[in-house]
Amino acid sequence: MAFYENEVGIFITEEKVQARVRELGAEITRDYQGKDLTLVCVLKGSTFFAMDLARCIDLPLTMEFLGVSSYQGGTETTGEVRITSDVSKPMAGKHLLIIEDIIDTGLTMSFLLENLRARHPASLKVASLLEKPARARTKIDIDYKGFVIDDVFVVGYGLDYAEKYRNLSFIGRMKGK
Ligand SMILES: O=P(O)(O)OC[C@H]1O[C@H](OP(=O)(O)OP(=O)(O)O)[C@H](O)[C@@H]1O
Ligand code: HPA
Repeated sequence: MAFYENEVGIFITEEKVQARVRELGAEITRDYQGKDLTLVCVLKGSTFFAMDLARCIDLPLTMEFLGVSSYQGGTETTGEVRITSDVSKPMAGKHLLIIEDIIDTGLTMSFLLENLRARHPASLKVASLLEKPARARTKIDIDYKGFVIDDVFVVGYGLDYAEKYRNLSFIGRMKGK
């Protein structure tokens, strides 16, 4: 029996995730032809998605990492988005694509959009593997969206519960949450 099976059930299979990532990569490749693309990967949750997506984009891109945190181990946002580490280069004049694992309440993405817009990029777009519209507290336009999901707490493929389960290769659902 695998270590997670008492607490986590499969919600979106690894095969479905990978197929959707490939489709998004092809779309991004078409849209950014001739442009200098910078992926802004949001730590920690988006890392697995960002690594796979980057390999499906057939362009000479740059990767930056920006750490933010607001859930503090539970299933409810604290409502306070904190930067835990900043990008390493100036973002002015760059074509930025923010890479997220999930847009839930939207508070993190709203904070990120405001923060990065203030640095005067050439363009600013959003890619998110998951969207949970039932819990949205603010409207976010997602340019590249993997899956729309119901109001369940998901883990795996980068997503955590109390820092656990990020290393599952599928999207799981916490039993009883
Ligand atoms: O739309 P929201 O309600 O703001 O939720 C989405 C954010 O929550 C998670 O991050 P978290 O704060 O748990 O940090 P982590 O990525 O390090 O797990 C997730 O990775 C998103 O960044
Ligand atoms: O459903 C979720 N799972 C894990 N982390 C999250 N952060 C916001 N929503 C979620």
